Amino acid sequence: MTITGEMLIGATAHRGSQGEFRAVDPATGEALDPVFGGGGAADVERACALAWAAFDSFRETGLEQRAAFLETVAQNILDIGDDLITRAMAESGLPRARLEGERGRTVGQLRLFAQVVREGSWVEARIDPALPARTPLPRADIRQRHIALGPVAVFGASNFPLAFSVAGGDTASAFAAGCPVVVKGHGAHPGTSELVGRAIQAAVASCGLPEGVFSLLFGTGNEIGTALVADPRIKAVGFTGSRRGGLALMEVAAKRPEPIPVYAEMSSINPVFLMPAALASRAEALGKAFVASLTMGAGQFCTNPGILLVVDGPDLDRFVAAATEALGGSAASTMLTPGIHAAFDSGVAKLAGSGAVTMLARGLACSGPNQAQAAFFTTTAEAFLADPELQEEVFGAASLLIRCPDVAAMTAVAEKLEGQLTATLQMDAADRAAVAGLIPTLERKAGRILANGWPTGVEVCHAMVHGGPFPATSDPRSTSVGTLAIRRFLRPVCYQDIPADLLPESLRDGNPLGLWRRVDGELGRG
Ligand SMILES: NC(=O)C1=CN([C@@H]2O[C@H](COP(=O)(O)OP(=O)(O)OC[C@H]3O[C@@H](n4cnc5c(N)ncnc54)[C@H](O)[C@@H]3O)[C@@H](O)[C@H]2O)C=CC1
Ligand SMILES: O=C(O)CCC(=O)C(=O)O
Repeated sequence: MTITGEMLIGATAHRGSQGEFRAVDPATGEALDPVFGGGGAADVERACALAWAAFDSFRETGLEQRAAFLETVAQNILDIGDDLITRAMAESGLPRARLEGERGRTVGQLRLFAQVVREGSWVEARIDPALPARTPLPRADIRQRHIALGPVAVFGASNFPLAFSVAGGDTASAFAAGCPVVVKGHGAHPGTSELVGRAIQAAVASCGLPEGVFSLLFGTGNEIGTALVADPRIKAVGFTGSRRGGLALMEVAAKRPEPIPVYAEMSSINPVFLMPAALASRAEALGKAFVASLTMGAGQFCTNPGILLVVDGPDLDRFVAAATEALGGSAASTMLTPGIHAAFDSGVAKLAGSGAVTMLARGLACSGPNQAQAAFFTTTAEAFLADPELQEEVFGAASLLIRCPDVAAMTAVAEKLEGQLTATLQMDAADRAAVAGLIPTLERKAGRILANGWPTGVEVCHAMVHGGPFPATSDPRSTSVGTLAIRRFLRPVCYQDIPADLLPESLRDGNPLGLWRRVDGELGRG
């Protein structure tokens, strides 16, 4: 499939006229062909008008048709073949195996949402039949279902060119809910975005859906994203990226005449608690496993283990010795963009320059452009509590070990942490009582609590929560990974005494769709 450098607006391809840009291969620093045209206000207007025109029809597509659409998108992505992988490798510096895995995750995610759509319980149909004889007042016939929120703006993430981008989790869950999607593609991987965008565009056509169900825009600055979020026809936003970018878009959304929800996944340092018994029994193994999690993908995961909390003592020294040895031998790796690389270097320099922090180890020296050397630092609980800047995310393979005098100090540090995507416990049986004391704090702080694993690598499943209190996300009530993500793009509507033939099928007597419904409080398929 040829990459043309055009945006995809409804069924058309359109070259933007507001500036030009090219993707850069971060491994070589070279600009890649073709030249992309940046979009402007007129392109946002056209994409949003088409999305709005498609909305009422798309949200009422039958469950089978919508599921088949998601499956067609998945198949079309696979059908692009190796061109997708080689282009994503060139635009991101990520290795083949990682991108092949990410493609599998993207396709699997679309297929999982197809199953969710077909199964139908997301409609959450409820029926409270009329009680005309009730005294002192009769009850009306009251029915509820969930409907799609409206067209959704999705911002592709730089660090997952497939799974969190044009056809990533935000798009899949919005489509599943029945929302048209307008994607603002990430400037780091426009070719990958165009290829995937064309796969979606073809699926819209072959499934007989209105063209406005999907558009893909590019832009050279912040204007296009701002205009998209400000457009009155957009009713929700999905975003993965920087805290600054997420906050800026939240502000745009909040200042609209009609404010809308922004589901932004932004910044997390993912504390790992190395509990005393676990440390005593396996300090060396933990040191090696920690470095593997930290350096995976050049550390470019929002789930990266950015801080470790540990009780000081000889077992900690064993852990540090193993971790510094592993990290000292870790190869420098190419980061996604020159900007992300520069941000990593300046974050590491800031930690190294802090009087309260000691450098423990650096990875092997860099041998090419945009490469990052992993970095491992230490400080004390007291110093960490005194300096809120030590909590700032350094996006990449950098981590700060916090030496605590006892478990109570670990809890005190946990209490001071900002909201997190994850909190990890390395624990043995003898740590259970201490962990039981920590868990209430961790439940308040994080979206996912895990034991004896590492936070990187998020399973796409029904029970996953990839979310958490601010600044991990802008809305702790939801998740951006897993099937619960569909809820972000739905809202309840209640029908009171609406004539039977005007009710949506999901709420009709006799349950023609065979859905799970709550009738007079009882869940069933009746
Ligand atoms: N926590 C996480 O999951 C991630 C964090 N990051 C952080 O973000 C930094 C920059 O990386 P990017 O991925 O480029 O994130 P970014 O937040 O700068 O950009 C993400 C998307 O939002 C748009 N955008 C950003 N600010 C905007 C604004 N004020 N108005 C309108 N649109 C705006 C960009 O054009 C892009 O499409 C990294 O160095 C890292 O610190 C990046 C990726 C994931
Ligand atoms: O590790 C994952 O699978 C998800 C991580 C993520 O959401 C991110 O890095 O932005």
